[in-house]
Amino acid sequence: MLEIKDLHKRFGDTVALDGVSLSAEAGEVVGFVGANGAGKTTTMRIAMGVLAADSGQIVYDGAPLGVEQRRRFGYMPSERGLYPKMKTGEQVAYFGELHGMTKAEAKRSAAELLEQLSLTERIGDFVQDLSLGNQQRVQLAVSLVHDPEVLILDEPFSGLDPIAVDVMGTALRDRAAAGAPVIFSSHQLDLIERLCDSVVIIGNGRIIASGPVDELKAKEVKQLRISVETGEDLTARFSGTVTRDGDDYLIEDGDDQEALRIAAAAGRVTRFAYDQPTIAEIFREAVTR
Ligand SMILES: Nc1ncnc2c1ncn2[C@@H]1O[C@H](COP(=O)(O)OP(=O)(O)OP(=O)(O)O)[C@@H](O)[C@H]1O
Repeated sequence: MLEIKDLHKRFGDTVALDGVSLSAEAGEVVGFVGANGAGKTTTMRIAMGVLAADSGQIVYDGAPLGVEQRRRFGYMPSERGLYPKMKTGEQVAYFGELHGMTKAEAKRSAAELLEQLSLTERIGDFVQDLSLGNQQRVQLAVSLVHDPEVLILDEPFSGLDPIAVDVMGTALRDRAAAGAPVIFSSHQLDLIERLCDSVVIIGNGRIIASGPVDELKAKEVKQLRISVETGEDLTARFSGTVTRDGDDYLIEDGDDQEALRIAAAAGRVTRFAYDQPTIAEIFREAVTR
């Protein structure tokens, strides 16, 4: 388990992080979201030891994270770091060797990953000749080549086409299924919803909401939706705040069982469910609170 504990960081007068804590368990995919400048990159840089915190701790499996363990992490920095004049396959293998793999191991792992990322045909091409999206796939391969124990990725999905998004998403879920904690930041909230077990929302250097996606959604549920086929208008008969939308009645703060009885007595009930908010709605509400 990776735990980021109570990070504080200032840049001159700017308070970038003001007590940021979050964690990812083995096999858990955590989505890290927040507006521009909220503190995501700073948090991830500190977790990777690229930047020092003013205070706070990074704890891995119960002990302060050391340099050797960090070498076994996979990191995709926001400033992508590839060598443009190196060939794709050599590039990925080179990073494997930097992480302590033998030449042969690194070459094999690079070839496997590039195949998984549909880049086998580009293995002998220079990185600078690849499209930006393909360069990003290479960047992911670089962060995965040494079979990392933990993955920390700064906006890995930005600029990818929908196919590449699927490839990247599968690669991340596979790593988590193999037991790695995975943390990634993104502004694409639909992706967070689809891929993540948990979400952490940061605003102005503070965590403003966090938890398993299902729990966050369940906590924010307010509105009951009843669809009923009837000739009558039932609006005035339900308790709570009631909005009618055709056959649908949206009820807040009412008595759901009483509403169900009234609806069933009036006609055929075709739907009776609490509307769950999307992660995008939860995010918007959290940042404007
Ligand atoms: N090297 C730096 N020097 C000065 N200020 C910095 C530096 N790095 C970050 N900041 C400031 O710290 C705050 C947090 O920035 P950070 O890059 O962590 O945000 P972010 O959530 O990653 O944003 P984005 O979504 O735009 O990438 C911002 O106010 C930013 O301007």
